[in-house]
Amino acid sequence: MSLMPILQIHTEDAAEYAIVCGDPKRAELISRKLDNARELAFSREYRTFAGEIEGVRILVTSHGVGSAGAAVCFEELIRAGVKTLIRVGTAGSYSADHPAGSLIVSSAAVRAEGLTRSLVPDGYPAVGDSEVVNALYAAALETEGDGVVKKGLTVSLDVFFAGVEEVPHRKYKQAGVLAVEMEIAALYVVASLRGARAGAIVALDGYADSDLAAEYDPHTDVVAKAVEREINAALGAVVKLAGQA
Ligand SMILES: O=P(O)(O)O[C@H]1O[C@H](CO)[C@@H](O)[C@H]1O
Ligand SMILES: O=c1cc[nH]c(=O)[nH]1
Repeated sequence: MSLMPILQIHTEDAAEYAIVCGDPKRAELISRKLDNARELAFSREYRTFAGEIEGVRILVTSHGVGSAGAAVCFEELIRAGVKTLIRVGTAGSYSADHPAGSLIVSSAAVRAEGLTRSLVPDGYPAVGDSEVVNALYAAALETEGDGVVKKGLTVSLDVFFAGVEEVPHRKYKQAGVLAVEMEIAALYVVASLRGARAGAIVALDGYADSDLAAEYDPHTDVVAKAVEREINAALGAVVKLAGQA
């Protein structure tokens, strides 16, 4: 048995499947849907629960905001024995066709953050595992809710509130990217490097632009409902994937 130094979880408590999310409160929300849920650790921003969904053992861990800290979480989960990781996040929309409350399953992420440049060369893709992405998309379509469900490209940035440099939202929007968040590229690269598989689904919380400070409110009823829906989709995907194994 060994202890992961940052997450503070033991390998003997690991499971093949993990759901990851930024917010420790969301991790707790997800854990309430599990059977036999128990908290394993709350270390820094990383809160981990273990439980079961339809008999499949699963971990739920929060990874905080930003790629560098999130990558620590993904690495330690994989070292502990996790083989499949699903991120359940929030993101800003780049399209009027996908308003707040919609769900986007990320097939691949643009690596517009800094962390993965320290891990792999330029040109290395941040791509989701096709089985995980397809299971997530199918499970999301089976959930009930008002928003649109789409599958496509997302972009991961390090910047949230703009400084003096322009945040490149416009060019990613023009290039057909559906949504912007901060950690999927790190998840997909770390999973690929370490031989794990990963997928991600995000609930849109509004339109992204260069000055998020003016508009950003992820605490609306519409977003809460979409988060509830994506949690159900992620749990449904875990059950589907475990059934295929
Ligand atoms: O809702 P989460 O999972 O944290 O995801 C998004 O929200 C945070 C920004 O508020 C960033 O972590 C971004 O990726
Ligand atoms: O990174 C993020 C997360 C949520 N909403 C955004 O606009 N950006």
